[in-house]
Amino acid sequence: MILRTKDLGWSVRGKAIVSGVDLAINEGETLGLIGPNGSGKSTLLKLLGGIRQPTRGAVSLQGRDIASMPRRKVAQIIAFLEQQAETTEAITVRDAVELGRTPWLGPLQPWSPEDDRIVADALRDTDMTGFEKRQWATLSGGERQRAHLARSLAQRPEILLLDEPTNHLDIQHQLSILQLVSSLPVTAVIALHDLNQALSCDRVGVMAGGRLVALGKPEDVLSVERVTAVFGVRASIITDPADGTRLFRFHSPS
Ligand SMILES: Nc1ncnc2c1ncn2[C@@H]1O[C@H](COP(=O)(O)OP(=O)(O)OP(=O)(O)O)[C@@H](O)[C@H]1O
Repeated sequence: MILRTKDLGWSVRGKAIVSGVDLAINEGETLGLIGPNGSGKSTLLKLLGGIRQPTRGAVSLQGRDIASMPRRKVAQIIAFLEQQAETTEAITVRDAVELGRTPWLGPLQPWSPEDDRIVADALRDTDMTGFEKRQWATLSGGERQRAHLARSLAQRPEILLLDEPTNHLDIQHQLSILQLVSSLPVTAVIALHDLNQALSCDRVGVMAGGRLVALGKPEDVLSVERVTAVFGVRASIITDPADGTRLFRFHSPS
């Protein structure tokens, strides 16, 4: 188990935002996290990444309590792509992506040609080659999202925590980014709003009211009844005649 939580919870001013989460994440899997706005997906990801300290329970990373590990060590294992992550400084795309190498650099490990290669690969994989010299402030929302992902990839993590990574992306880049993540030799936990994208994950966790209310294979977890119960919409499942893939269609509650 690469990442595991036990009775994990986080409260603020006496209000439980995340509670009772028991989660064991397998090495190499892509786990989708779905749930309505405010159900605790981002908070859970922050707890998993050690960015937020639990008020109850613990997160263990490769068998060690993440809270006891040096940040640099955690950053060599986990890259976290935050929702609405912003960079206000006047930096270029190349500078921003190079920051991903920070956990690996030090007095005895100066920048090397290998770091250049890793940064170039990350830019290529996110379709950002050619943007290196652009100022961050001049990028569109989707280009920023891809550059943030390039920085996460440049970190060469074993675990990617991605909070709505396809936000702002056009459909072609949504598909290519998700395909890229599932093809990488990494463990990924991805908060998603698109249930059809969640269907292609190895497993899906459903958050509601700060609790993990279901966890399992997408076809088992994402039933019409559960989608209705959790999201308050009517749903039907249709089959794509092109390849037999199951797809959700949604209707307003009548
Ligand atoms: N620091 C905080 N203080 C008070 N409330 C907070 C704090 N952080 C998060 N919350 C609340 O906790 C709840 C869960 O937030 P979180 O961002 O984890 O939800 P989410 O499932 O990621 O939502 P979304 O789909 O809208 O991104 C929300 O109601 C949010 O307002």
